[in-house]
Amino acid sequence: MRIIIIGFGVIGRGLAKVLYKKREFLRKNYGDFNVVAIADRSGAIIGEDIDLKRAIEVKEKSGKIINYPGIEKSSLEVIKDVDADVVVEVTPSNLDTGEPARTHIIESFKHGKHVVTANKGPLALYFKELMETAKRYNKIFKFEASVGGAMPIINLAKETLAGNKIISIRGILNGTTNYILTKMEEGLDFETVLKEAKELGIAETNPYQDISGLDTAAKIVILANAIMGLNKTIKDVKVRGIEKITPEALFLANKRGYTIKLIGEIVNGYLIVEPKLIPINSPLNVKGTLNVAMFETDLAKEVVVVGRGAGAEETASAILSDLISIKKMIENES
Ligand SMILES: NC(=O)C1=CN([C@@H]2O[C@H](COP(=O)(O)OP(=O)(O)OC[C@H]3O[C@@H](n4cnc5c(N)ncnc54)[C@H](OP(=O)(O)O)[C@@H]3O)[C@@H](O)[C@H]2O)C=CC1
Ligand SMILES: N[C@@H](CC=O)C(=O)O
Ligand code: NA
Repeated sequence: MRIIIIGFGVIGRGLAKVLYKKREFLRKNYGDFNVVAIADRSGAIIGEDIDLKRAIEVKEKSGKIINYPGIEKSSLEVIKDVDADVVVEVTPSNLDTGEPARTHIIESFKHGKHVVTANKGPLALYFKELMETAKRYNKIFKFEASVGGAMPIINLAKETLAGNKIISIRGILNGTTNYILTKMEEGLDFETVLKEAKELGIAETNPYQDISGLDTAAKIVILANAIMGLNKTIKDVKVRGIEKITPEALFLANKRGYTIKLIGEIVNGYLIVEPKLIPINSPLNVKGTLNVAMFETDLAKEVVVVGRGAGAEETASAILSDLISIKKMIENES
C-alpha cells in the first residue's frame, strides 16, 4: 500500500513511528505499507524509500520536513502528482472552515486516492458532501481516529453493532479535558495541567477547542451523522465547556459521591455537550486521557466502550486499523 501523509505533527509522526516500528509485523501479516510522501507547511519529501526514522528526527529537530531534504511542493500538489493508494490527512482540525483538510480530502478522491483522517473539522462541517464525493469517485473514506482516538467506536457501531438501532450515545469524548479534570480532582491547578496536556501531545493545535467543548461537539456530530443516520453540523450542538470548573467544585462533588465530567450526548436527535455531575461508581467515571461511550441500542441493549481518546501511538492505532481495512478491501477487489 502506497501512503501519503499530509501533516507531520504529533499524529503524522506518531503514524510514521508505528509504521516504522511494526514494519516486520505488518509485512508478515498484511503486506507492505510504504510511505511515498510526507508534507507539512514547509514542503514535502517524496520517494520510494523514505527513511521514516530520519524524517521524524529531522522534523523533531528542525520543525520542517523540507530539511530532510525535501522540496518546495504544496500538499495539494503532492496529492495531485504523487502515485499513491491512500492519503492520511492529519492537519489541524479547523472547526470554522474545515480547511485545509476539506480540500485535501476532496482532491484526494478526485485524484484516485482513498482517505483516512483523524481530522474532525471537515467531518463536523461537511459530512454529507464528503461522503457523496467519496461515493462519486468510488473511493473509501475512513475516520475511526476522529472520535475517541484508539477507542473503537465508529467501526464498532458500523460492524459489530450493525443491524442495531442506536437510540442514544453519551460519553466522554475528549481526552484533554478528562485529563485536566482528573488532575484537578487530585488538587492540581488548571493552567499547570493544561501545560502538561500540551506536552503530552493530546491537546488540539488550538487547545481552546478542547476546553470549550467544541472538540467534543465535533465528535458527536460525526457520530450522529456516521452511525445514527442524522444530518447535523457543529452549529446544531448546544455546547458548554469546562472553563468554569474549579478544584473546589470537584472537591464538593466528591464529598457528595460525585465527580464532574465533560459529557457529550446524542438523544432524541438533540446534541449536547456540557459538564455533568456523574456518580463516582458510574461506568462514565474514567480517568486521565481515557474516553468512554455508552450506547443504548434496541437489540444489544446497553454497550459501553472505553479507550484512550488521544495520544500519538493511540491515535496511530486507529489510523492503522483503517489503513489495514482499506488494504484488505482493495486487495479483495483486485
Ligand atoms: N493529538 C491527538 O491526540 C489527536 C489528534 N487528532 C486530530 O489529528 C489532527 C492532527 O493533530 P496533531 O498531529 O496533534 O496536530 P499538530 O498541530 O501536532 O500537527 C499538525 C500538522 O499539520 C501540518 N499542517 C498544517 N497545515 C498544513 C497544510 N496546509 N499542509 C500540510 N501540512 C499542514 C502542520 O505543519 P507544520 O508542522 O509545518 O506546522 C503539522 O505538521 C488534528 O485534526 C487533530 O484534531 C485526532 C485524534 C487525537
Ligand atoms: N484533543 C483531542 C484529541 C483527540 O481527538 C482530545 O483531547 O481528545
Ligand atoms: Na476511535
